[in-house]
Amino acid sequence: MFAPDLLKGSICVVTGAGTGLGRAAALELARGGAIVVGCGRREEPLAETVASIEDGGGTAVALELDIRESDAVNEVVDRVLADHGRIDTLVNNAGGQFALPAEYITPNGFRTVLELNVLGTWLMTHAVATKAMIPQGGGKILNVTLSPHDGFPGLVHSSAARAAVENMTKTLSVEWARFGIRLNALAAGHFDTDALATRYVPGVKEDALTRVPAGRWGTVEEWGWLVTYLASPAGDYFSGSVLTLDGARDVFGAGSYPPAGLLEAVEEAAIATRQHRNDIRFVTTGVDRK
Ligand SMILES: CCCCCCCCCCC/C=C/C(=O)SCCNC(=O)CCNC(=O)[C@H](O)C(C)(C)COP(=O)(O)OP(=O)(O)OC[C@H]1O[C@@H](n2cnc3c(N)ncnc32)[C@H](O)[C@@H]1OP(=O)(O)O
Ligand SMILES: NC(=O)C1=CN([C@@H]2O[C@H](COP(=O)(O)OP(=O)(O)OC[C@H]3O[C@@H](n4cnc5c(N)ncnc54)[C@H](OP(=O)(O)O)[C@@H]3O)[C@@H](O)[C@H]2O)C=CC1
Repeated sequence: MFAPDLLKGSICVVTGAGTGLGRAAALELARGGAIVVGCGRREEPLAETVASIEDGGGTAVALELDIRESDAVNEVVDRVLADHGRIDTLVNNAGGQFALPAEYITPNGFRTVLELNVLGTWLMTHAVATKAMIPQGGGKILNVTLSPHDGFPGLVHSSAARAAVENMTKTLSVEWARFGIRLNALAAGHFDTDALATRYVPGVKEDALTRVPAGRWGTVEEWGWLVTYLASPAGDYFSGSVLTLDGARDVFGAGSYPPAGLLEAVEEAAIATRQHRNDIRFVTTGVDRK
């Protein structure tokens, strides 16, 4: 899609680079000539992303990291600076949630989603800005958020978290403009990643597609192109923006709630077994964690 030397020599850190949208962004950035540092908790998917990039002639390294751990975040940023000397673009892609009617979400469940999406994004942003981008005189930070924006029934914790990240993005785009740091939020609609396929039950997933006026899932390649465009000189004047890539999902809005059959399925499972937590998890994510 882009010229092969578009990002030549640029150092790009991508969190959650082992899977889905983060992997696609890492691959496309590397195709553009960037040196990609892929982070995430699991070694195996990161190694696979690095291998794919190297097979295509690109350069990448994998660093294991839990973005919720402040000390680990600082160590990883120090390591990138020791090895590469600078960080040009940070893609805060790592994140996620579970779909659950709000009345079932426990305090710890809410806290978990806030910590991952808001605190994790903040720790990465702060460490990269203070250690790399402010001293080097600039850089770009791309924060992955969520569409629809004006309420996402079934995802109240994540909807709140991503709104916080978008506001953080806008606030810092003003505070840190004097350092040459440009921050934007990229709000993803519905992309057909493995996580969407495996962590959300088919009925919920298919219901989501009926709310996309474009009538299809986004492709991970389309996501990688947007990230790469913004990381490139063509994206230099973007800052403080929320770019929504969603086939008009945001315009369609939250729509009706609940999706057909969802509440019945959740409540039947909970009542029938009296093992609320695990059965609710199974019904809403398709993953039995027992
Ligand atoms: C109601 C349905 C409405 C419609 C919804 C439409 C959905 C379709 C469109 C979705 C658009 C967005 C897509 C994406 O973002 S794609 C996927 C990105 N990846 C993920 O989302 C990752 C999947 N989720 C996870 O990996 C984990 O759930 C998460 C990381 C978020 C938390 O895992 P963690 O291991 O950190 O959590 P713990 O096990 O330690 O638990 C902590 C507390 O959280 C509660 N919890 C965790 N998971 C669930 C669950 N599946 N269901 C219910 N509760 C859950 C857990 O119970 C703990 O709280 P308690 O201690 O109080 O029990
Ligand atoms: N797919 C979609 O339709 C949409 C996706 N999004 C968002 O886009 C982003 C990518 O989604 P997608 O690719 O679909 O989902 P994935 O679940 O595949 O991607 C999430 C990535 O984040 C990593 N991750 C999770 N927790 C942590 C952590 N604590 N520290 C470091 N890395 C972590 C995971 O790797 P590991 O487990 O190894 O740490 C994984 O590679 C997420 O923020 C997601 O919520 C938003 C809207 C829609």
